[in-house]
Amino acid sequence: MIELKNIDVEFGHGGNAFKAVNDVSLTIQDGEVFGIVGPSGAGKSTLVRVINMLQPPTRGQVLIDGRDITKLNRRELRKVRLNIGMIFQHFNLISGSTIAENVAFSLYANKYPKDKIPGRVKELLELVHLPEKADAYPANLSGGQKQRVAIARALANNPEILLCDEATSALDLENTEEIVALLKEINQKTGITIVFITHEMEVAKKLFDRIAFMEQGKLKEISDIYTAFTEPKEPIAKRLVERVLNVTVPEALTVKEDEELLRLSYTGDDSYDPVISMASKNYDITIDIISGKVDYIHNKPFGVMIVILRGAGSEREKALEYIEKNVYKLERLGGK
Ligand SMILES: Nc1ncnc2c1ncn2[C@@H]1O[C@H](COP(=O)(O)OP(=O)(O)OP(=O)(O)O)[C@@H](O)[C@H]1O
Repeated sequence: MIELKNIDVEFGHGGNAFKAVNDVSLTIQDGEVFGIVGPSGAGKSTLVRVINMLQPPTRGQVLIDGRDITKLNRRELRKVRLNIGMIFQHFNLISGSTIAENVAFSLYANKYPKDKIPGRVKELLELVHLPEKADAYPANLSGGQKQRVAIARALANNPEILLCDEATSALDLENTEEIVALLKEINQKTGITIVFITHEMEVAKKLFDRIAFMEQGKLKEISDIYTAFTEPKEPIAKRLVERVLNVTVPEALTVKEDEELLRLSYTGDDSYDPVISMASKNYDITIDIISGKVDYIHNKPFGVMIVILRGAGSEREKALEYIEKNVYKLERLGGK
């Protein structure tokens, strides 16, 4: 378990001092895929680097399995770091070494028994589905393949925690999906705890179990990934989620007499309920769908729809009541 308690990271001095991380406390359970999202400069990289003390905090405690690692000497910290692998946006492979040598490097560096190194490298390259590239050089690999090598290298010493700093941000869509699928597979197979920071909400949606939203050094909201997408609370969470759902009201749209603009959210199996057609059938109203999207998180559907409800006074109110009862959330965006 990873526990961050009241973490501050301050850069600069005197009048130039500012807190890149400001009083952040959170707990990450063993085996979780925990993500941190937020805009550029929010403090995500700084915070994730605190977990392995690459960035010592100015204040606060970092507990790994109950042990405060901010108090350790260099030798003790080195041992703790063996248990925490890390991958980065730009892979950081050694260009003059083969793929096998790149992976073997962290085994040599940590005094892995020499005769067992070739076997362990083979095992690691199999884990990331790249055994055939053992003798290739980084320059001959795609971005996704390079990141897979970096993952193999990070896992060489069997860490219980993997930190991923914008690990898919330099990759195209296809390679991103490949890395997301691989990390999920490794998490399920080995039970490793993954802490992943990104500004890509599509990655968050597919990969994370829980998500933390950060802005200007502060932790703003934390929840399971399904709740974050269906019920974002803080403005930063709403903004980032909205961007993925991409369900907006066209600017040119005007609401006329006897009309009301609604935003309907669905969750779980409700997404399939013919609420709208039932409402039009049961009441003297019509409903036009302006935009809508059904999406899935870990195979559970959720959806958002913008509609115009048209009808006179009391029928419209009755239909509204019916819809509200049968959807997850109804927001009235304006009406006459
Ligand atoms: N070593 C440092 N010295 C001074 N300021 C720093 C240092 N590292 C980060 N910062 C500043 O701290 C703030 C947070 O940076 P950080 O890289 O953690 O944000 P981020 O959320 O990861 O953003 P990005 O996605 O752009 O990397 C930024 O304003 C950055 O310029």
